[in-house]
Order: sequence, then structure tokens, then C-alpha cells
Amino acid sequence: MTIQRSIDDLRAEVDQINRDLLKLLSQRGEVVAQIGHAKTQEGRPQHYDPAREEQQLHELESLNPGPFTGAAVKAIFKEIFKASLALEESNDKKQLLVSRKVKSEDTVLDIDGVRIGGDAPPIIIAGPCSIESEDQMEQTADFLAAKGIKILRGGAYKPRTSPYGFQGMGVDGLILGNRVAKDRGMLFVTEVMDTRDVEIVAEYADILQVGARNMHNFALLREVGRARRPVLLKRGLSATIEEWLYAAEYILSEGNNEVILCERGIRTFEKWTRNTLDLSAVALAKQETHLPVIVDVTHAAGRRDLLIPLAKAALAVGADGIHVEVHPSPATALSDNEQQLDFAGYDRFEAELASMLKVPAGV
Ligand SMILES: C=C(O[C@@H]1C=C(C(=O)O)C=C[C@H]1O)C(=O)O
Repeated sequence: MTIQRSIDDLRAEVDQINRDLLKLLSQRGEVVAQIGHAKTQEGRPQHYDPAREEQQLHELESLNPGPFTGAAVKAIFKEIFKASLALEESNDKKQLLVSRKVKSEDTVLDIDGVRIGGDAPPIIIAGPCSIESEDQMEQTADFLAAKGIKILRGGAYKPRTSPYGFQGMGVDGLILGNRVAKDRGMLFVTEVMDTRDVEIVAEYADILQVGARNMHNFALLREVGRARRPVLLKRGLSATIEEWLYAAEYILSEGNNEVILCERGIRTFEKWTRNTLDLSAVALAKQETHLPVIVDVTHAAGRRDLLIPLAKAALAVGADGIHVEVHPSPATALSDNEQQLDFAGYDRFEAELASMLKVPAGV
């Protein structure tokens, strides 16, 4: 006569089996991680191996003693393969050069004495959207230099939505931007759009900007990675955080570790702002990478009335700096009329942010 075991008793046995299975699963995970590492070292382009999975499923089905059906056994193991693959790939991600897992301490750039990132106080990068004339640049640089701004921006090559929009002054703009900045002891940052221009832009600019529309231009990323100049890498209009970090990885993988990440808003369904400032991307990029992260409030908002609260929010989540467009006469600017600040507007902006831009006490 078989004695009926109690549910509690049976469940205790199931609990023990669970613990044994978990131990085996963990053991399997450790081995899989080693396989993943070996694949990376061999330079295999992908970790997923459907033929290997198929072979295991086939064997398991043929060995299946029941009571589970073959289909159930296959489904369970397919889940195990899926989790194993995710484990392999996430371990692999830890190897990215941009990752904090590879370099735990903050990267602090020191560009001619201007420090960006880590324990440095937040920096402001300011200047007009486009370099338009000598007068416009002299006036803006005089104003900003007097305010203690160390980095002057200005576009010489403009990626305009319409091919008929103002395309920038080109090399003349580079020469002008460089001269105006150097005369006042400032750094000059400007966008490079074409691999063929990297050399000439690097000759005149202290920081090369890769714009949002070029974040996926892998040839350009490689080229600025080979240039010996720091790079300001804007996040693409519709780029995920992962794609943005991989874009930075392209630059680092060419040997250039001096990358500043710049969140500038992403395209969403919202119409009242030009883009939506993704503050979680700033916090995440700071957490996941060791690179300095700054926020371009001008493009994130696309409207002047939001610049101050967005800049405050950016600094509050840990941004290492703010990028803002300033123009002597925004109404007559050749680009971005709606969002550049005039000098009085910049005065208010700076006054509101002043306490957040100081070096934190005790540093
Ligand atoms: C562990 C490997 O990588 C992946 C995971 C597998 C698994 O968990 O068994 C099988 C094939 C791959 O998709 C492997 O290739 O052996």
C-alpha cells in the first residue's frame, strides 16, 4: 500500500529540486559566459548560433524521458538559450571602451587648461548657431569672454533641413571663429560634417563637433576618432542611448578617448517643444560611461522660454555642462531665430544658473 504524501511534503521536495536546478543553471551560465568570452576573443561577429541551439534541442528531445512533452522540453530549453545569449552579450558589452566597467573613474578633459567632466565645475559652451560675419562674432565673443565663458561655439558648415537654407561660411568661418576665440583666450568648437573636412576643421577648432544628423555617419566617427582633437558628440534625433554610446565607441576605438557626449533632445510625438529633452539619458550616460556629458538646451527646447528650467534640470541630474546658443540679434540670425538668446537673455540665464555653476563646496 502506497502512503499518500502530503502536499507540504511534496512541495518541500519541489523546493529542493528548484534549488538543485538553480545551481545547475548557474553553473551552465558560468560556462556559457566563458564561451561568449572565447567568441569575442576569436572576433566572431555574433554570439547567436542557431545551428548549435538546434543540435542541443534535437538531442534533448530524443533523450526526453517524459513526463513533459518534447515540445515543452524544447520551449524550456529555448528560454535557457535565450537567457544564456543575453548573458553572453551583456558580458560582452562590459568590454566597451566607453563603459564604466572598463574605466571606473570619470574621464576629465583638460583642453588648454579648461577642464570638463569629473570634479570640474560645469562648463558653458556658448555662441551663435552660425558664424555669419566678423561683426557678429566679435560682438558675441566680447560679450561671452567678459562673462568668463571659456568655450565659444559657432557653425561654419551648417546641416540645414533644406538644401536652400544658409549653408555656412565654410573655411572663412573656421578662420574667423578661430581668430575671434584665440584673441580672447577662448577655445573654439565647431561642427564637422564631412570626412573630407576633418583635417581642415581640426586645424582651426579646439573641439570637433559631430552633429545630431551625423551621429550615425560611421565613416565620420572613425575619421574624428583618428583626429587628435577632443570630440563633442551630439545624440542623434531618433537615436537610442545604446546607439549613441556605440557612436562614441567608434571614436574611442580609433584611439581618441576625448569624447564629450551631448544630449540635445530627441524626436517624440510632442509638438510644443522642438525636441524632448531626455534627462534620463543624461543620468544613464553618466552612470554607464566615464565620459563627460553635457546638455544642449537650445536644441532640446527649440524655444527660449524653457532654457533656464531645462538647464537647471540638466545640472541637477549631473550634466557636466550646458551648451546654449547666443546671438547679438537672434531675430535677424541666419538660422535658429526662435531659440538663440540675445545678450540680455543670456544675462538672465546666467544669473539664474549661477549658484549651480560654482564648484561644489569641499572640492
Ligand atoms: C553558448 C553559446 O552561445 C549561444 C547560447 C547557446 C546555449 O545557451 O547553449 C547556444 C548557442 C548560442 O546561441 C554557444 O554558442 O555555445
